[in-house]
Parts: sequence; C-alpha cells; structure tokens
Amino acid sequence: MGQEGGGASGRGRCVGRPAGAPKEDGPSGGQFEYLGTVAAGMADSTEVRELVYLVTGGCGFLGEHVVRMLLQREPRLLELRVFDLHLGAWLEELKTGPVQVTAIQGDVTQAHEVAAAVAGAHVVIHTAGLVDVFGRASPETIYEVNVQGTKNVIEACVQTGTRFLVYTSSMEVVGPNIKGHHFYRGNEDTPYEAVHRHPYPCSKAQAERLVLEANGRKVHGGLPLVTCALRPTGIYGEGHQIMRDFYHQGLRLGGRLFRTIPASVEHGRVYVGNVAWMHVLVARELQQRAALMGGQVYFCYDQSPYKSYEDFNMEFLGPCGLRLVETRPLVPYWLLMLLAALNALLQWLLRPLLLYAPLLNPYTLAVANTAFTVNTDKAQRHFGYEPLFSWEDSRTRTIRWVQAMEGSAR
Ligand SMILES: NC(=O)c1ccc[n+]([C@@H]2O[C@H](COP(=O)([O-])OP(=O)(O)OC[C@H]3O[C@@H](n4cnc5c(N)ncnc54)[C@H](O)[C@@H]3O)[C@@H](O)[C@H]2O)c1
Ligand SMILES: CC(C)[C@@H](O)CC[C@@H](C)[C@H]1CC[C@H]2[C@@H]3[C@H](O)C=C4C[C@@H](O)CC[C@]4(C)[C@H]3CC[C@]12C
Repeated sequence: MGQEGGGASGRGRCVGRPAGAPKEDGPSGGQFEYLGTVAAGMADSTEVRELVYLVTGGCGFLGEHVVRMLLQREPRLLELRVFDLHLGAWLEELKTGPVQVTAIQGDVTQAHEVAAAVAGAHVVIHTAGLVDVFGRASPETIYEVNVQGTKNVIEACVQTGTRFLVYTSSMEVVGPNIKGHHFYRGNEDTPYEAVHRHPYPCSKAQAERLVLEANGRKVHGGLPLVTCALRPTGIYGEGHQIMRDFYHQGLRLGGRLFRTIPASVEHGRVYVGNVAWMHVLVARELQQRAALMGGQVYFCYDQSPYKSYEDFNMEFLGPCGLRLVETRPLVPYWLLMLLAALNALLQWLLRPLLLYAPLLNPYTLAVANTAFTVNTDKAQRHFGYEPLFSWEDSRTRTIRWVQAMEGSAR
C-alpha cells in the first residue's frame, strides 16, 4: 500500500524482519523526577562531571527534549554537543549552566563533519533523521540522511574511539507492513512480517540494522563499540509538528475535524518526555551493562492509552476547542483511498511548481488504518526504565502546549 517503487534507495522493496535481539533478563532500577526547564536548575549531584555526549538532531522535536533531559538528568555531563543541520536559538539559554553546551551546525551526510563532532565524545545519541511520510523529500534524500548519515556516525565512532552509540529507530522498522497486518500488543520478539516499500520505514530499518550489526566492532584504541536502538511508536508532546498541523486544520474547518479512521483501529503513542528519558537512561546504563544491552532493540512505551490516531489527538485538541465529527468515518474507505491517490497524483504533477504535501496520502492512510500497539517491559527489565511522566501529566503538558499555540493562533 505504500508509495510505489519507494525502496530506501528508491529502488525496489526492502524486506525482511529487522534484526531482533536474543532474549535476556536483567535487574530493574530506580526512577527520577524531570524538571520542565533548564532554568529549574540542574539535578543535584556530587558526581564528577567528566562525560562528553553528542546528540545529533538535537534541535528537532525529540532532540530538544533529549538535550534538555540530559542537562537535567545526567549529573556526570561535562560537555553536551548539539549537532544539527538547523540550530535553534533556544540553545543560547542553555549556556548558562555548569555543563558546556556546544552547538555544532552540521550535516550527518558529510562524514568529515560528523567525525569532527564525534571526536572525543564518550556517548553519541543519534536522533538526526528525515522523518518524511508526506513526500516532501525524495527517496534518495531520505536514504542519504537516514542510512548514509547513520553509516557516517558509526564510522566516526569507530575512527575516533567513541564506544557508546544509541540510535533513535522507530516502530516503523517493524510495521505496519505493506500488507496491512495489525500489530496488536506486540513486543520486541513478536513475529511480524516486516515488509516495507516506503522510503522512510525502509531507511529506518536499514539504519537500525547497521547500528545493531556494528555492536562489538573494535573502535580506535581497541575496545568494542556498544550500540542499541530505541523504537518509539508515534511520539506526541510539546513541539509535535503533526499535532500542530491537525490543530490548524481544525481551526480552518470551524473547530471541527472529520473522522476518517474507525475508532477501533488502535495506535500506540508515547510522550516525548518519556522517550527522551529512555534515551538518557539507556545511554547511561549501556556503559554499565554492555553485555546485556549491546546490540539490543527496545520499544519506547509509557502509560499513554491505546486509541485510534485521531481519537488520541482529540485528547489534546478537544480541550482546546476542536470537535471530532461523527463516531464513525463519514467517508467510505474506498473513497478515502481514491482521495489519497488523487493527493499523490497532485503532488507529482505540482512538484515542478510547488510542494503539495497534505496529511492524506496512500501511505499515511494505510498506516493510520492499521492497528499498531506495543505491550512490553523489556526496557524496564534490562535497564530499569520507568516512565517519568504519567499519562495524566503527559496529557496536561501537551494540552498546555496546544493552548499556548492557540494563544498565538488567535
Ligand atoms: N516523531 C515521531 O513520532 C517519531 C517516532 C519514532 C521515531 N522517530 C525518530 O526520532 C528521530 C527524531 O524525529 P523527530 O520527530 O524529532 O523529527 P524532527 O524532524 O523534528 O527532528 C529531526 C532533526 O534532525 C535534523 N536533521 C535532519 N537532517 C539532518 C542532517 N542531514 N544533518 C543533521 N541534522 C539533520 C533536523 O534538522 C531536525 O532537527 C528520527 O530519527 C525519527 O525517525 C520519530
Ligand atoms: C488523513 C487521515 C488519514 C489521518 O488520520 C492521517 C494520520 C497520519 C498523518 C498519521 C497516522 C499514523 C502516523 C505515523 C505513526 O504515528 C508513526 C510514525 C513513525 C515515526 O517514526 C514517524 C512518524 C510516523 C510515520 C507517523 C506519521 C503520521 C501518521 C502517518
């Protein structure tokens, strides 16, 4: 059902189950409180500040939360390097604390820029990527950033002697697949035919495989590289662009959004603060439990409820004045498929003139219409992960963010 011929490199399909991980159990660990802003002060600690972390994509939706969480929750941090194609002005506010924050404007597709940023880092958290399922970028560009960029990060770790690499993968490495098979309360070991055509999931699957296969490679200095991959489901929270798009679409439609997907098609979603926390924790514990965690994949999860994508969004958009019209889809699915195909045709026809990239296209419709929920405790068993934010807290924070947008939208 995905875009035709859209393999990661724009050629053929990418198939095959993503690299799983051997089943192992490990001890559980503690839980911390997350303070919302850097201004709230650093986590008190008597620990020695000696570690250098690099976050690629550190100015993105997830990346910014990872950066802020590290400054709050990693007491051993001496220097935090934030590497991104587009640096945010907000980075300046972070330079007043005890941690040296180094903003690096760079491109992960440029190996020399990556190597310069990685050199001397103890840990790399690689979140940079092209998250495009709307046809904004070409398959080749998606491959270049997501796969070649990840290769450059791995090689930079090997060449410069950085030993710990955490990769932000995605649920899409697993599914939904092109056959529309539902993934119902699955975990990291659930059998599932991970067959993709769309450039984005293909590129994420290839990148994840490269990261996991690099686990154990000798880095400069002779010690082994230790890698792992985190697979968030649909992330929501402060800064989520797609939520912003839905909100503005609802405002344009007089405060209404029209249901297109049955309420029964459940999607797993995860709050950005909990995803950021899992990145911080896994980066820390990877250094202590390399034998257990090296080469492993972990779904990102929290207590966010299973709901259809549209119903879940309404948890935040409803309290901000929007209404989801009808309890069942207004438009039959075959007509939605036709409209999605028309959008794809229009995008192709208009491309020489302008970028037409609506939310509805054959791929987004297929994904939205395929249940994908995870139920796992692997991260808790392996490195003591517990969500920092309850569902209620995650919901409140997201609503407040939309309301702040509402203020700016009036
Ligand atoms: N948003 C989600 O629902 C979700 C879910 C699962 C996984 N992920 C993964 O999380 C990561 C971050 O996603 P996001 O939603 O924050 O996306 P985002 O687009 O907000 O952030 C990506 C960041 O990477 C940077 N970047 C892009 N190309 C780059 C390049 N060539 N060199 C350097 N930096 C570059 C961008 O400038 C941006 O700041 C991605 O790897 C994505 O696949 C996202
Ligand atoms: C127009 C309607 C059909 C509307 O319901 C479309 C929703 C659609 C834009 C989203 C439905 C599922 C989303 C994806 C899912 O949450 C997981 C993802 C993995 C992540 O790595 C990147 C984002 C995404 C692909 C996410 C994108 C938007 C949806 C397709």
